[in-house]
Amino acid sequence: MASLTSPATTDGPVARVRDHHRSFGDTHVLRAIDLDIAPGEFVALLGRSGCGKSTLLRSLAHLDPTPAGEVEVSGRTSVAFQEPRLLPWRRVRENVALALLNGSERKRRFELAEQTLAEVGLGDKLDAWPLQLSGGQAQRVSLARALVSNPALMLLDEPFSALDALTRIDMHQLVIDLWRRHSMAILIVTHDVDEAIALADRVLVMDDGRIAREWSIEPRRDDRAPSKPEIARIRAEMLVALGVHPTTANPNRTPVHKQGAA
Ligand SMILES: Nc1ncnc2c1ncn2[C@@H]1O[C@H](COP(=O)(O)OP(=O)(O)OP(=O)(O)O)[C@@H](O)[C@H]1O
Repeated sequence: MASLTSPATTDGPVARVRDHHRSFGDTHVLRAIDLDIAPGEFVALLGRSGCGKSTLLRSLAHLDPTPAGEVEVSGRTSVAFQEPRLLPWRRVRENVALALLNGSERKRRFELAEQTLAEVGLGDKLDAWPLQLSGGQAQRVSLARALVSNPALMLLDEPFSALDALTRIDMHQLVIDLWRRHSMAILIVTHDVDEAIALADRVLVMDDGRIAREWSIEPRRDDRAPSKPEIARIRAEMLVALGVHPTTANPNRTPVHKQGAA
């Protein structure tokens, strides 16, 4: 059984998962997951298609009505998905403000939405309709909607995999900037080893419904990136854990699903 513990903090973990199982009929998708996420930690969840990543993310987002085991999240969570899922009949400002429907009064909701949209670089798109946005801009709105409620844990389910490579680099920088500014914990689900290494403090590899291995990518916060040989070693280990032979992998990009299919 995987037993993964984040560095101890005085506040305790923002998410605490113990012996978490999930089956769909006879298919066991999650098997005895143990996981702690510390406040402000950036965790990446990597794994082959179908290994249970999104199922675990849904449990953390309280989107699964029947989780088995303990899944505790302290504080607010928010989710952004691969597709921005914006309401096409609402303007950008309103799409973001809707995330606050149960909170503050209308004027305040709109102020917060505008402020957050400015933070993600869309201060000039407040009155745009979703269909007038590029894919990258729509995903920025989705990030703003996830951020506006000031979550303790932001869950990102392959948020950049449909974007072109250059837009994805911009989005990586944006997410790192937002994370530094707001200090929330983030869990990102990705197929991409390099994306996981570029973003996360800690990378978990899932296999067959279990957390099979984890790596710390540190230090991160003060821009002292790990040395190149260290990154190369970690990357090679991750590819092996994912069943991809490192010498067959493109050293610059490794979407796991494509490598697996090769
Ligand atoms: N609501 C559901 N009903 C039945 N089976 C489901 C349901 N949700 C997920 N599954 C199954 O659980 C398994 C894991 O799905 P999940 O979406 O968690 O995988 P994943 O690792 O996120 O995959 P991908 O990377 O392709 O998104 C798959 O076999 C999927 O078909």
